[in-house]
Amino acid sequence: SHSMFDNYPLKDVTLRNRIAVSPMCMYSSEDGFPTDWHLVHLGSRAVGGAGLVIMEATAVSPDGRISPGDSGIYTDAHVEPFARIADFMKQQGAVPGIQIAHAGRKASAQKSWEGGAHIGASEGGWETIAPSAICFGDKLDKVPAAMTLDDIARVKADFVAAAQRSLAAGFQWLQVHFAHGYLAHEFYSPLSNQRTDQYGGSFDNRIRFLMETFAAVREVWPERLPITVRLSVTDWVDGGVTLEESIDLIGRLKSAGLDMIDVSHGMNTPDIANIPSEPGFMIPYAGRIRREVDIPTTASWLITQAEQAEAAIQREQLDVVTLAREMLRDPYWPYHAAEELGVDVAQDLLPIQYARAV
Ligand SMILES: CCCCN1C=C(C(N)=O)CCC1
Repeated sequence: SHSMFDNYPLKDVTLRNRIAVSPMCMYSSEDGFPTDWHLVHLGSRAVGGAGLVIMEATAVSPDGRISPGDSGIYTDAHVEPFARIADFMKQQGAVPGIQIAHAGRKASAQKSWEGGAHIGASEGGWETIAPSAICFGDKLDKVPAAMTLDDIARVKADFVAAAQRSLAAGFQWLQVHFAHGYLAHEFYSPLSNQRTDQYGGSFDNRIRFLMETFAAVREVWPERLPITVRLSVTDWVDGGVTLEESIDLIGRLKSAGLDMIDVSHGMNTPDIANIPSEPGFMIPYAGRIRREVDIPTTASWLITQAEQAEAAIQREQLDVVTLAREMLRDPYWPYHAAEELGVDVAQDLLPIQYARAV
């Protein structure tokens, strides 16, 4: 079996180790444009030694942003500022990734530290769209407009254009956001999708938007570069998406060209009573999916310790460990983990400017 510090080849890309920095919203963009904040935030985690660093949820259209501060790549003018960041990450030896997203009914909200509630036009908010006119609930109580077939066609085209711009910006790893109660998950989940046309009702109808969007993006993303999907594999409640359905969906995505699945969960209902809280609680689910679908697999969620991460790789539950909040606490986590595990690569993970000096 492998160690977390072995290389990881996927298509024509090789990660220097099996440690990924999760896309994490920074709510620090202006009209979608990345700023110096993103160069330093993402650049420092590339300097810190992660094999893969993924840019946060980047909206495929202005109305697809969660907040007015969200990242977006919905005009050609966005390409150059992203290219500067992707290029720096590459220079530091990390593979630059990007997550493309549409927030659906969760859009038009405050930044997380402002409370995350829906905002009206007077606060810079906008009209939201979703599969059905059903609000998420709690502080996201704005009822979205049910999407027409034209809306669906437009959003799919926006995902395609976002993938093309991501490629133009020099990203080498694409993650399509199908999780966390955002638009694609809203189509997949009966909790949010009560359409009576070919995009709602049966499992095949509920996954139609996901399959069509994935196929369209796959068509423009180079065959030789990894394309991945982050999926909420369960809603944790009766009437929501189930792990069994998700295993079926992931198999179909694999047949459609998916290179890796990022196994996540939840966030399509305010009901969080059934969500586990032990360290690494998604790893066993990911391990089952990896085995049953036979697909490269990553997952996040309360992975913080070197031994914990190494065990998930050695047990073949994960091919890559994705760390989120832990990487906010420690951009040098890969270096510290190598030191802790006594794997003789810590020095190699440091930039030349620091190596041997620390
Ligand atoms: C603790 C899980 C963080 C959930 N969030 C996920 C987001 C996402 N874009 O997937 C943005 C808001 C926070």
